[in-house]
Amino acid sequence: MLLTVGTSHFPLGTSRSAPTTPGMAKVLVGLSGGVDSSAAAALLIEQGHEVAGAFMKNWVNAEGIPGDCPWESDLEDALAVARSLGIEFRVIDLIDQYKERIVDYLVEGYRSGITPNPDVWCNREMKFGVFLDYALEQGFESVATGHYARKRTLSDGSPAILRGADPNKDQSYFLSLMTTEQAARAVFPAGELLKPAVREVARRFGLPTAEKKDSQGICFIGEIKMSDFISHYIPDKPGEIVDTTGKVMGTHRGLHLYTLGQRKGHGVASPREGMAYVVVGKDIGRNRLVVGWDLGETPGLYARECIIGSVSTIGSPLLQGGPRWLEAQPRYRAKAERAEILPREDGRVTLRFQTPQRAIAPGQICAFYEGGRLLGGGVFESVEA
Ligand SMILES: Nc1ncnc2c1ncn2[C@@H]1O[C@H](COP(=O)(O)OP(=O)(O)OP(=O)(O)O)[C@@H](O)[C@H]1O
Repeated sequence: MLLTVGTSHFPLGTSRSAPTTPGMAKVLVGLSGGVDSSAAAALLIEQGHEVAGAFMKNWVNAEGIPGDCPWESDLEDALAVARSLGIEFRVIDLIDQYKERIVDYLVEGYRSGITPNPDVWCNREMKFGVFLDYALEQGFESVATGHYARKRTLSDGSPAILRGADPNKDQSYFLSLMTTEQAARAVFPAGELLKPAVREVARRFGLPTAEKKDSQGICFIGEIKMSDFISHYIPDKPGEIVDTTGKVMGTHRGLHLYTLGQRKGHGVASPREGMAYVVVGKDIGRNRLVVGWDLGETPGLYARECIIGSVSTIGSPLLQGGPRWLEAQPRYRAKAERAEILPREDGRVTLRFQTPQRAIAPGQICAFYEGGRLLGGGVFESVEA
């Protein structure tokens, strides 16, 4: 594999990483400069694994997009953590791969009117894609991250991913497009703990990130507003805002800047308390944004049946011939809802929710669960009421 890898090694006196013994593995930890991955590295060392840390350089805001892009200070923090743990530290330049696999997908997605999810694809394409491939080539057996999810190996040797132990922090949704092979090589030490316990680990090891504030924002891009990021690549294309009867209500800046279900920022005032206009559709042909009341009966806002493509599964196959009931989670902070999944001849699946779901947009990711186990996921392609 052709990879631009700039590696910095820091030989650090007394190394706390132990030699590999049976049951112990050589693990490369993705150190982001945050507390979760710092604690993950510490836990692995404590368990006796041979650990090295790596910071992925995935994005440099060379284009002057407004916003805070703190990658340099994150890199310093990651290095400081590696130093205090006494482990080898590498900086891996994945900027080109990130541009190809994530930025282009994001921009093309918005351009074509879908709602992309870069965070989910980032895990499949970058952290457990390019980064994992690099780790394996370099002789590591697995990649660890600070994700709040739990990994198990079943009696038949296949991997299973469970929701993180901390229900408020669970990040398994973001892992829903991982393949079985990727999951088999993944380790999530922080996901076994509640967040306060993760900070406690960092304190116990005296790590400089122990009190660091949690980061927000698009995977690797940082705290840049999505609309500023997108506007940098896609010019505004104003058009009419209409209600569900076709009455003109205002002007929008470009359909790519609005999301189904969006309540604020479309500029159409709500006439009275409790009656809000929300985005209920995009008429791409006429470049019109459709708004309607935020109510169950408003056409376009709620969907029961969807077609899901790019289906991937972790461990066992999702469908063995016939339909199946499971829980489907249509976005990160949504509740997983009971739904029936049915195979289609074209390889995609039909998903029928028991109760209609609000604001499901094409491009969004659906994660499939059974109990607390992540079965896999897919991409919403089309949605019907
Ligand atoms: N630039 C990076 N280099 C290496 N690993 C990274 C990087 N960014 C993220 N990761 C890995 O992916 C995990 C999840 O990323 P996310 O951005 O969700 O961070 P987080 O949940 O805030 O965790 P942390 O506190 O470790 O930053 C991180 O815990 C880390 O292991």
